[in-house]
Amino acid sequence: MAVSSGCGVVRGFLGVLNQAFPLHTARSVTDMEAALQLVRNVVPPLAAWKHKGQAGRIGVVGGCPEYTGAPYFAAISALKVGADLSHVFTTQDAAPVIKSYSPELIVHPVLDSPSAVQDVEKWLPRLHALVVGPGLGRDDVLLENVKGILEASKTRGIPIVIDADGLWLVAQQPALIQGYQKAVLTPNHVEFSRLAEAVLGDPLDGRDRYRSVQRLSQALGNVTVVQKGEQDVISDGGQALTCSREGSSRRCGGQGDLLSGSLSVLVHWALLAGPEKTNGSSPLLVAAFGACALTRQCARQAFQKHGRATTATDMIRELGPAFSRLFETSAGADGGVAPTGELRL
Ligand SMILES: NC(=O)C1=CN([C@@H]2O[C@H](COP(=O)(O)OP(=O)(O)OC[C@H]3O[C@@H](n4cnc5c(N)ncnc54)[C@H](OP(=O)(O)O)[C@@H]3O)[C@@H](O)[C@H]2O)[C@@H](O)CC1
Ligand SMILES: Nc1ncnc2c1ncn2[C@@H]1O[C@H](COP(=O)(O)OP(=O)(O)OP(=O)(O)O)[C@@H](O)[C@H]1O
Ligand SMILES: [Mg+2]
Repeated sequence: MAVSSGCGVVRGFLGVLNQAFPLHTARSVTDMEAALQLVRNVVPPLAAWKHKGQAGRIGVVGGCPEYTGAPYFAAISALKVGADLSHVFTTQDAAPVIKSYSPELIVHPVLDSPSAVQDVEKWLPRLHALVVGPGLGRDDVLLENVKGILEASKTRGIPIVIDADGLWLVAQQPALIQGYQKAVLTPNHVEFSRLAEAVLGDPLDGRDRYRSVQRLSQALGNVTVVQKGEQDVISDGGQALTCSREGSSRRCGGQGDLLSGSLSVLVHWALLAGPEKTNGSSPLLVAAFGACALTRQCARQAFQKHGRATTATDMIRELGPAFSRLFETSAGADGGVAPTGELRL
């Protein structure tokens, strides 16, 4: 099968991609649909017999007095994608602010406490995935606490999406996530360059983004890397793919936070579903593809309504409709979600 773009390179999904491919290759509707179908395969059915929490309990570690929006965007996005409960572990000062944005979030003012690691650790057995970094800032005390939280989460095998200042921490100490294959890194352009310099010793090679992302993933022991940009490039060191679904040209802050929060839920679902549902491809790769497609679809829909005035909040409002449009087909009478195979752009 030819390598495709449009919404992704899917050759990897079909189990035959073991090398990098150039961007800007021919579009293939079939491949795009195949990629979306793999994401649909891991979405759990809504069913009356399920109890609260089964669709996902997510934790966001981040936020500080300067940045209260970022952890909110990530945590609320997790809920809007379908998680049942969303926790935010943040600083004492930031907690009431974040709480005031939404009654849906469970906010713990613990991150700058001397007992931060133990305070978060108590919750870890109940969490299915973590997002580490949105709005965290670069205070040394906070970063030291986050380091302890990362170690404790790895010990428990909890999937971790690392974004924003969490990536700053990883660039300082790559050993923190080295070889942890339940980690997904979601760097933007600047964050990727910083990581590439720290880990590979050379800056971003803009000419071959596939190769750069693949090399970074390999050097970190095959953690999944999502390099965000005009096209999102995703690799687990073996397979590499791109998501270039139409988004918007609006570059307001917070879109990466929406992506990381959404991704945490999809990662949980994909790992639960396992590789038989993802056609042998890495569940994390499929989850990452789904989160990129979803974020871009939200951007597109929000921009159609609000144009230049579009903000992250407008995109979050689109999460439900965008998710349905991409991944959800009719819920069957048995409560299952039956794929239609219909391509909807
Ligand atoms: N509402 C909130 O609370 C939000 C809070 N947020 C939180 O803010 C914290 C810092 O995050 P960050 O992303 O601003 O990080 P950082 O690495 O300091 O880069 C800043 C500089 O990099 C550049 N630059 C950026 N992109 C580029 C590109 N594609 N290509 C080229 N250059 C690019 C650009 O440079 P400039 O254009 O100004 O020269 C920019 O000034 C973090 O905790 C995050 O979660 C956000 O989530 C948003 C919503
Ligand atoms: N030039 C672009 N064209 C279209 N979509 C883009 C472009 N750049 C980024 N995106 C999309 O925007 C989303 C967020 O990426 P971005 O690079 O803005 O993250 P970020 O800088 O971490 O955001 P945040 O402001 O939340 O920190 C991704 O889904 C990505 O696909
Ligand atoms: Mg960001």
